[in-house]
Amino acid sequence: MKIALIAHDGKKADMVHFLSGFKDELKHVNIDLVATGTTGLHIERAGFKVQRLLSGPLGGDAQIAAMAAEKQLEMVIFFRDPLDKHPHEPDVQMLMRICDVHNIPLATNPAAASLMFQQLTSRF
Ligand SMILES: O=C(CO)COP(=O)(O)O
Repeated sequence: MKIALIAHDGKKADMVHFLSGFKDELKHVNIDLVATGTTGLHIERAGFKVQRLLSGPLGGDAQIAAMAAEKQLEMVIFFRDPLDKHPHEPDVQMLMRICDVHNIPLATNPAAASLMFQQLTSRF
């Protein structure tokens, strides 16, 4: 099972905080984490093992969308910053669209991500 993690710069601390809150639960589930480049770096520094792809603006969102389209992802956690501009906004929209096309659970804020993680970790 693979989960994709992405956070815009203003939300990277939220992503680390969110994941740290599930650290114990995540030890008991067979989950591989994959992330866009800089998000992955922050996650790695917080002590998690994570596959790092390209940085978002350089194609990382597109790589994650391709994985979603190929049904390699169980869910996508994408903490977007709605108060900032992003040069790769088309890629952001494309990733969310692909998740909807393929019915991949997508959480764009910690409240939704917590509900999805609670459901996930309660299965084990
Ligand atoms: O830009 C992003 C998502 O759109 C995230 O990319 P980074 O994790 O490389 O910062």
